[in-house]
Amino acid sequence: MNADSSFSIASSWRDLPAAQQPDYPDLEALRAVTSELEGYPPLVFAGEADQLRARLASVARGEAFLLQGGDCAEAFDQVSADQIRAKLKTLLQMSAVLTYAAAVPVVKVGRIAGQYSKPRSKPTETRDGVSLPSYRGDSVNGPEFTAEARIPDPERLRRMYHASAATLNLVRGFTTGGYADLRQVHAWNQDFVRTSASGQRYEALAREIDNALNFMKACGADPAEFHSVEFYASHEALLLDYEAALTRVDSRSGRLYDVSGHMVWIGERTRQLDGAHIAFAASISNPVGVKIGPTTTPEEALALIDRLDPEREAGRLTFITRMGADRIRDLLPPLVERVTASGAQVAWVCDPMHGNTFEAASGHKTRRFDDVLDEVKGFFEVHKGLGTHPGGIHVELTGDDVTECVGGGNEILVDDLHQRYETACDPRLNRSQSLDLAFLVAEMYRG
Ligand SMILES: O=C[C@H](O)[C@H](O)COP(=O)(O)O
Ligand SMILES: C=C(OP(=O)(O)O)C(=O)O
Repeated sequence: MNADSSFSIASSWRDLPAAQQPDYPDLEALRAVTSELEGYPPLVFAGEADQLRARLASVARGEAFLLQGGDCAEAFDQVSADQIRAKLKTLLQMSAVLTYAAAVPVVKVGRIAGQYSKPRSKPTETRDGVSLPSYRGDSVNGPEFTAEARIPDPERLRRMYHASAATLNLVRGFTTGGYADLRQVHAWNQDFVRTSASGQRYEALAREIDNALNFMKACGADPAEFHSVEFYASHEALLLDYEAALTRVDSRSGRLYDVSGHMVWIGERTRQLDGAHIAFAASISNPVGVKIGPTTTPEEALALIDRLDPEREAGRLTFITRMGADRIRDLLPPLVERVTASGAQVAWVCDPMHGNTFEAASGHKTRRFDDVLDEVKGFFEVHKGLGTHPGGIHVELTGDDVTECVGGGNEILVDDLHQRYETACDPRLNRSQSLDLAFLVAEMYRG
């Protein structure tokens, strides 16, 4: 494929309806920003995206497990070393639990370094009789409830690029520069062990890992894989002007890659088969995910495969299911059966968050840890019943001790929600709940 034909494929989505796009008041300003972004350096390299695709192929074949997690919505004022380290530490701890306790290679992918855009159920938000445009993520407008903050501002796309670059830079430093060395398995837990039951449970597991490492070292084995981790960045490809501005022709292959992240996914609200988002995803060669919710029919799932993975290559397409705890056992089997019968090799991943949100009496959006767990259980049961592979989990989490989801080992009650409710959009598991989940998932996987 030459650069011209790549360009026309990359632009083919422009004639199609694109859901959930900001209503920019100044299109000239938008064009000025996107044409600058087109000249900016890539945030990731196409070769790295290919490497992730190979890892996800192992997930699709049943040889590895995907741990994908991070903020619901990253925020510009949270791009700090402490915040980034806390998220990474939580994911590394979860991954250590899963790798050791479930004895499975874990592919680690953050909802990070680009997760700044949010699809919303309603275009407006009303408080005390005043209606304003909804907050759509820091890449679009501000969360403050003022008319000015809620105006979509294309300058924010530039800020998203820089915030993603700064985050990714530190993530790369942490994951390859010694912080993620398996010998640090205790250090990741130091601030946590005394205050939480899951921290103590983790500490016991870290001791076992340490013993195993000492034994291997004594035997002369100290592989490079123990000293750094492969970690990838992903986000929802929601704002097509931004994603397109960061889409480039790979000089090695002539193919198009969205270089804003290693993997991107298309959300439940934008996955229309005749819509712009699916056309955009079809044009790039990154591994892509599609969120599929309770209304998805087997025919739609097969059509998505035809559009996004016509060559039937394992690793290209991940279906991230988000059915809700009470429905997954009924809704998932026909999808998995039909897709499997078609010969497609998609990776099946469970998002146990988005089908289980409700509003507490206090007005906080929340999720019950037990529902999250039950959806993951249902996911494992369905795959076990069908002899297919439960490929991973996709979770909204943070490294901070927030009080956004109820339940978990350190029981958070509905009345506690106000204490540290800090999410910019949807409720996240805190560190203790995330570790609890990792232990329970490891048990299910082993089982
Ligand atoms: O994170 C996902 C969505 O953006 C979010 O669930 C939408 O929430 P809303 O229903 O409050 O708009
Ligand atoms: C919006 C999201 O999810 P969904 O598309 O599944 O609602 C999300 O994961 O941020």
